[in-house]
Amino acid sequence: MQEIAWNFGKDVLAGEKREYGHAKVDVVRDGGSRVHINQLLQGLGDRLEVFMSHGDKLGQIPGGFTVIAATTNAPFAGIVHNEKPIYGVQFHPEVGHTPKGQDLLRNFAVKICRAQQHWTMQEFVHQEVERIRTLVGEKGQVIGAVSGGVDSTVAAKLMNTAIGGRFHAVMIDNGLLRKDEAKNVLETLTQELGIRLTVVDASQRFLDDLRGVVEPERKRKIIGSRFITEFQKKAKELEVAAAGSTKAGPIEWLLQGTLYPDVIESISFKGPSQTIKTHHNVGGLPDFLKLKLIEPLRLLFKDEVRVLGTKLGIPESLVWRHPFPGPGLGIRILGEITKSQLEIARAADHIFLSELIAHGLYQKTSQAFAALIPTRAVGVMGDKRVYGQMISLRAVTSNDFMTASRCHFDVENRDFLDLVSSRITNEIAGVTRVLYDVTSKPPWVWSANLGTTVLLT
Ligand SMILES: Nc1ncnc2c1ncn2[C@@H]1O[C@H](COP(=O)(O)OP(=O)(O)OP(=O)(O)O)[C@@H](O)[C@H]1O
Repeated sequence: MQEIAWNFGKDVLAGEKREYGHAKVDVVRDGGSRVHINQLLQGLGDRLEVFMSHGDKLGQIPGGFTVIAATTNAPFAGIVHNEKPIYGVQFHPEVGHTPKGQDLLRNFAVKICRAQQHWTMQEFVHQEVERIRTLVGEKGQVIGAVSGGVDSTVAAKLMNTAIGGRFHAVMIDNGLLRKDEAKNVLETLTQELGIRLTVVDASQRFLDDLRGVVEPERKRKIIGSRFITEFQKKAKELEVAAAGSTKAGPIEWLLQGTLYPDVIESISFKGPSQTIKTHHNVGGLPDFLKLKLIEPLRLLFKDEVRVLGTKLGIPESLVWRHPFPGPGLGIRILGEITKSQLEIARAADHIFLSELIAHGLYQKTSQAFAALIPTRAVGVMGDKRVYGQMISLRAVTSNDFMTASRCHFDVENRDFLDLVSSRITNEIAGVTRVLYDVTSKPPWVWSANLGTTVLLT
């Protein structure tokens, strides 16, 4: 809406106060008699629950436009051009916190833009497989980094369906993975999904690089650059091995599980008060490797990737896995990462996740993890006072992975957190306190780095 207003008169003001959170929008129906005016909000009722997240705002309505929605704080929550089908809304119809947002978008796409609704997942699979085969050709080979997470696994399976053994998946065991992660991923991908996967055990090299590092951004950078080094080394080895084959050509392509939100995030917008920043997932790899990119999931959202995964025969447990960021436990340990700290964080994470599964709460949760806080706090063990470290648990729900609310275990399952806390303090030596993070809205949400990993890790 701001972009439209800017084009029609430049009256967009840098906001002094952000408007963030739930709001109720009144639909203004006397906006005019022209047919298209009410089409956007048709059938949505007189009052809409919406999610607002903005700082800048319109100074006044641009000439030739009419207001179609307003709140007490925002008199211009929705506008339409008087002659042309040009609409703008100030709230976010694309997030789960706007319950009728999908209906609004459907009105726009189907009624106003007259889009045909003939897209099916089956057809998508068929087209993508064909597209990959044509791109890669009869001998071309593809390499891809696979974490065992939903995105890279679904992309890998699609690639495997298209070109079989000419796709090489590589997983880097950085020593920061969850309990038994590398072993489980290797088993599922090779035995159940028939994907050619190599696991590189680089855990000691990651730990060596991270020695003495406490600053989280530095940890991320070190982990990222070691990841590139390891992947590059493996890619070279595979390339040399491939060179001897007569059935296959050189490795020229790199598979990436980029999703649509990543694509959105990689575009920069400049508003009056700030630039909404860019962000990209596996930034760096393509440049280093000089390979051409294939991104078969770039038009899909997370929920669609899950449907696709199920269609391709990927087990439910994998399709519904919570996202787990690349730097893994490395960014879940505050302070220096050592073998003993890793053991504590991994054990706490394992207890929390297995109890979520055992209580049927895993699928009701979008992401959950335990973080290790190395501050010493007093606790009681048996009849002794002891000083130990703290574990902080976090669990959130999110449909769209753009907004998140913390899980209210206290209401739904009163004993659950008690149980997890007592297991952690009893079973993990050196931990005396368990905290639950009740923050719903991470303060960095507004920075518009609204992606899966950035928001929720
Ligand atoms: N340990 C790993 N080994 C190999 N590749 C990895 C590893 N960790 C991350 N990657 C690669 O980096 C990409 C981005 O990782 P990120 O942690 O941001 O996960 P994501 O975007 O949620 O994807 P996924 O669901 O596949 O984990 C992954 O899709 C994968 O290609």
